[in-house]
Amino acid sequence: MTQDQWTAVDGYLTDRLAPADEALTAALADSTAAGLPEIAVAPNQGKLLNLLAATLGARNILEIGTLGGYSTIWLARALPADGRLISLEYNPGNADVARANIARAGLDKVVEVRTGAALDTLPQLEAEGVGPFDLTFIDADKVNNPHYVSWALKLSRPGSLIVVDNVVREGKVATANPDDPAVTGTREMFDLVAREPRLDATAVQTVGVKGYDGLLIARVVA
Ligand SMILES: C[S@@+](CC[C@H](N)C(=O)[O-])C[C@H]1O[C@@H](n2cnc3c(N)ncnc32)[C@H](O)[C@@H]1O
Ligand SMILES: [Mg+2]
Repeated sequence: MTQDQWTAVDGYLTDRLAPADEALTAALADSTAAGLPEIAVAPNQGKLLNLLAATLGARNILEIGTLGGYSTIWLARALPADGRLISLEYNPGNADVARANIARAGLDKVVEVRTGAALDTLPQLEAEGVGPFDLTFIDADKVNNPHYVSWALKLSRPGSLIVVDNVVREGKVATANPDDPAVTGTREMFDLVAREPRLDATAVQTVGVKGYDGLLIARVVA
């Protein structure tokens, strides 16, 4: 199995089940043109997020890590007209690119991109009482994954879903490595989820156009 094969199969799947449209294509193109790294979710992963949100009947979505708003668009497309998505982004330049992409996708009425370190903006969300969120997508600085899961749980209700991206890290997650903060943060997140009785979770490995990684899905049960 090679990256070329994973990419070809992702192309096959995406062409049929998650085809790009003008807003999605432009969001990626403008993100790249603005110098953002090409680390958005793959199209078929974006479609998975969209389907999860739609299946939940999500009305209130939280995203941690916006980048150029590509996953934001997939998630927000599952919302009803009076739904709401708040996306938290540290980098003001990324947030500006995302806001433009989201507006072009016609989603600026339901999406708000908040700038700042998520560990600063999450307590503000709690203070404002904007939760509970039906779905939280965590895809920011991996070292803080345990904190983000704790916050997502705090801002959830029974039945909410928490999805954490990039939890396999080319297999590195299986081996403790104090020199890799992303691995350390992700392993601490797994330990937290495993011992948290209010979460019922699984994680799967994935291959595709974005390489070898994986995602965790946790349901809030109480
Ligand atoms: C992997 S990218 C997000 C990709 C996006 N979810 C997508 O799939 O289209 C991670 C983003 O998290 C942001 N980020 C990093 N540290 C952060 C923090 N402490 N608080 C909020 N956002 C952060 C980065 O600036 C970057 O834009
Ligand atoms: Mg990711």
